[in-house]
Parts: sequence; structure tokens; C-alpha cells
Amino acid sequence: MDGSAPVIDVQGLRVVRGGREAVRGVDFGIPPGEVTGLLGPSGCGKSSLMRAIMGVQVVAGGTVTVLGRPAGHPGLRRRVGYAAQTPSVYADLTVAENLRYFAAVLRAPRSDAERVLAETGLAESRKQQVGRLSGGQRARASLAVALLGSPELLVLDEPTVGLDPVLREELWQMFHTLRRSGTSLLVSSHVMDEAGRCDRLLLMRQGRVVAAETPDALRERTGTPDLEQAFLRLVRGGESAGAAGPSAAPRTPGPGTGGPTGGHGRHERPGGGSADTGARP
Ligand SMILES: Nc1ncnc2c1ncn2[C@@H]1O[C@H](COP(=O)(O)OP(=O)(O)OP(=O)(O)O)[C@@H](O)[C@H]1O
Repeated sequence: MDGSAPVIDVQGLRVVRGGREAVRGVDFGIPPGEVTGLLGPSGCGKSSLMRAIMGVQVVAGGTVTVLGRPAGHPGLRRRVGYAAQTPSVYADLTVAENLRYFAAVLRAPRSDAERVLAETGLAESRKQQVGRLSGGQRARASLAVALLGSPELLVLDEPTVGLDPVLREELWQMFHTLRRSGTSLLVSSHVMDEAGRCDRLLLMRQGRVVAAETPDALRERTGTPDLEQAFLRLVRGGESAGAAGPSAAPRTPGPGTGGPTGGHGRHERPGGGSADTGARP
């Protein structure tokens, strides 16, 4: 794949959940080697979009291309790491047991478990049962699983939700360390103060992308240094103009081919959304 080709290219994506349109015709491209923040209020469609990117969401229309292949393609399994919003580790296994299990599922090198333990600062908690970990440690354990196999792209659904400011800061530092080592990251959050930590933003509202640009470009376009204010200005401007639509989102040229398939994402996880009736292919 060309080094400047988008790691994710989404065209005309529509997702219907529970009879309602959760993603309403979204177009964007994400360049490689950046931390892209997917931000927007609760219920705006972030998880639905991420699930479509992982190929575990039935889509009503459009295409999703990941690393040059249709989302969910089996060839992406080891190239894309995913941490869903619900804990994606087995509570009754230790941290090390979880990692060994998922490493075997992914056919990742045995040494990977040790590497990701060190990378996520979990080495000392390796023998602890996941069910007894603190929220912050559990978040790290989920991230550790997503890091197995050294994926080129990490898709993390609200990894910092419920964490205290110190832990959030530590996780964001880790995301930037991963980015420096060449990994591309898509990280969702409904907390606008995380926007300033991202290289690029995808702002969503009511199933639509209202901005896809760098924080600085967004500040300049909206005339405010405060990203939360910028978001509000976009939304209010969009409403008075009749729509906060994807026209605000510049497209990154991309392959634009293929589409979600019946394949799954990187790995099956406990509690990974199976209660979502009809959502999985
Ligand atoms: N399992 C489901 N069944 C039916 N509707 C759903 C389901 N999950 C989500 N939805 C609906 O789809 C829409 C988008 O939800 P989604 O979870 O994608 O948003 P989100 O931005 O990730 O929200 P949050 O930040 O709260 O996780 C919402 O209207 C939500 O009620």
C-alpha cells in the first residue's frame, strides 16, 4: 500500500440501528501516522461508525475501506487492533492468561504478550485476575489485547471513559508513543477536552460528520481557540444553514473501493456487542 494512502476511507456510509439511522451518509478519509479523534456527544453514532470500520456492523449503504481492503476482510485481522467500549477481556482470567489466549487466537508471536504487558505498564499486574483490576488497569488490559500482533491501525472506542485525569493523561501519552512508532490511531471520545490531544478531528453529530480537519484548521475556520466552542459554532452554524452535513468534511482521496463484508474484525471478544440484535453480519 502507498505510504500516503488513507488508512480508512469511508464513502456514503449509512448504518441503521433499532430502526433509526445511526450513521447518515458519512464521507471521510484518514491519513496514516496520525492520532485521529472521533468526537461527538453520546449517541451521535461513533460506536456504529467504528463497528462499520471493523466490519462487524451491518451497513445500509456506502463503502468502508481499511488499509486498502474492504472493512472486515480476513486479511485485516492482524493489521487492525480494536478495543470495543465494553471490556474486551475475560474477567475470570489473569491479565497474562488473557494475553496468551488472544495472542494464540491472532497467531501473534508468543513474545508479544510480554511486549504489550511492558508497553501498557501492566507487567506488575500480570498475575491478577482481570475482574479484580481497577477501571484504569482494565482499560490498559483491553488496550494490551488490541496491541497484540503490532497492528498498523488501532481503533479504540472511548478508551478513557470513566478514568481519572491522571490515567487519561497516561493513556494519551501512550497513544502518542504508539503513533511515533508508526501506528495510526482512531480514538473516540464524547469529551471535547480530549480534542486538543489529537492530530486530526472527526466531529460527529446526529449521525453526520460535521468536521474532518486538524484542531488548528478547525480553530481558524470557526474563529475560536476553544475546540468545544468551535464544535458548538459548527453545530449552530449548520443548523441555521439548514444542515450540519458532511459538506464540511474534506475528503482525502482514497481507493474508494470495496465495502463491508460478512467478515469479522480482528477478534471475537466477550461482551463485544453480541447483544446488539441484528447488528452483526
Ligand atoms: N444495540 C442497539 N440497538 C438499537 N439501537 C442502537 C444500538 N446501539 C446504538 N443504538 C442507537 O444508535 C445510535 C448511535 O449509537 P452509537 O452507540 O453509535 O453512538 P455513540 O456516539 O457511540 O454513543 P456513546 O458515546 O454513548 O457510546 C443511537 O441512537 C443509539 O440509541
